[in-house]
Amino acid sequence: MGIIERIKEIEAEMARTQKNKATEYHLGQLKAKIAKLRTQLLEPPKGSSAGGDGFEVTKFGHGRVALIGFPSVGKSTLLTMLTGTHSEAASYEFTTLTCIPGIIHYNDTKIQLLDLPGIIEGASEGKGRGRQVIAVAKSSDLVLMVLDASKSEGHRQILTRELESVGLRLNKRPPQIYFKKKKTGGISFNSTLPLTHVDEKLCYQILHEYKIHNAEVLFREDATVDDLIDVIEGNRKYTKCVYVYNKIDVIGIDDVDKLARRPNSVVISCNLKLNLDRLLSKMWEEMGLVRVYTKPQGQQPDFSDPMVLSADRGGCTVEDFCNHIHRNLIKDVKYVLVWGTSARHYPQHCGLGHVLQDEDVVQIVKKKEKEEGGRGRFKSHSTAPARISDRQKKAPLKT
Ligand SMILES: Nc1nc2c(ncn2[C@@H]2O[C@H](COP(=O)(O)OP(=O)(O)OP(=O)(O)O)[C@@H](O)[C@H]2O)c(=O)[nH]1
Ligand SMILES: [K+]
Ligand SMILES: [Mg+2]
Repeated sequence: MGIIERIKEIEAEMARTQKNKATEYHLGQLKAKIAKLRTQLLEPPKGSSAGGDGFEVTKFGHGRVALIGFPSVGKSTLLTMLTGTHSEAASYEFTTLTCIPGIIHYNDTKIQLLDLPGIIEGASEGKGRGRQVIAVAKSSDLVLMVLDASKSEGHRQILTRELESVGLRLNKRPPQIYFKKKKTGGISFNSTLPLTHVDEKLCYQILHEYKIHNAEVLFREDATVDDLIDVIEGNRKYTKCVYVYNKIDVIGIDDVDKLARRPNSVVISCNLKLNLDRLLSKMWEEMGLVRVYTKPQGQQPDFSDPMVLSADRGGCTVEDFCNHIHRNLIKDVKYVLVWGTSARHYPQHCGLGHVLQDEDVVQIVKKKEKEEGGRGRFKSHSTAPARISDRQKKAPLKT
């Protein structure tokens, strides 16, 4: 029997099983069995080289955004509108057959946008090009789930389920469960609060299913069996997702209004070029990119050329910033001067652990190097920098 059939069989058994206190251990075990099979399903078949079908696109820019959706919802039309790269669009389904990259230039950063073939129910089990598409979604910093505003709301749930079943978690944070395998000592099970979904016995049973007999488990929230399985599997990808309802030109204003009020949703019309700027700003917000401008001593920063950091990709501390400039820089850094929203006063003397925020300005002060003019005797500059946030404008950059 193939893996997919075995998953189907276990799912059927779960559906037959009544949910109550007596069956909860058994159901938990079945969930773990399915999770294990799904993980097997993700491993590439032996002897096959990965890809080779036009899906591997080199990462480019400061972040990657994937367009995921059913066929003919307008993914390619949207890519063409936002990036200027032409991607064939037509009224028939499966017009797009590979991954097509474009670049969005936004706030002096470059964001890679990927157009992808439409996916359908069963994609995670290999229907259509589902598995390749989902692999691209997993490699992205943000998923734009494109939906046809005139079609059934069920599509959103079907797609979410497909992505979930291959370990992609949309708009969720990792469960607060500490889990560490050990060599000896048995299983230690603890929690920092009363648990209502999982008890010691259930936890043991799940671990047993994974043949784990020595481990430390600490629940820091009232997590579920599914959360525990996610933590044990350890291969889950937590990604932000914006729901993009396209084609609002074909529905009534009341329906548009309802969709627009949903969480993490943006309503657009590619045909009428409606709300695309809102989509871009939402995308920017969700990506959480942090632009940092380097200020050489005695000069104004170049506000058109930021260093782009991100909490998801490498972090936003002063140390991350220095490492971005040069691997060996860090050992020469004495401290940095920071202007911008992360600073309490201008300039603030900060250490390597200081967390930078978008549009901060940083000057590196190296060891054995004196600040220009010395501390407390900053030269003032009368020329205001070209682009700077309002708060920064109030305090012209000195030093
Ligand atoms: N009414 C309306 N039609 C649109 C809009 N955006 C795209 N379309 C149409 O929807 C159809 C499908 O558009 P595509 O961009 O090919 O859709 P897709 O999601 O890339 O489709 P596949 O590649 O086949 O998965 C085309 O006929 C587009 O002209 C819109 O905002 N309003
Ligand atoms: K199409
Ligand atoms: Mg397309």
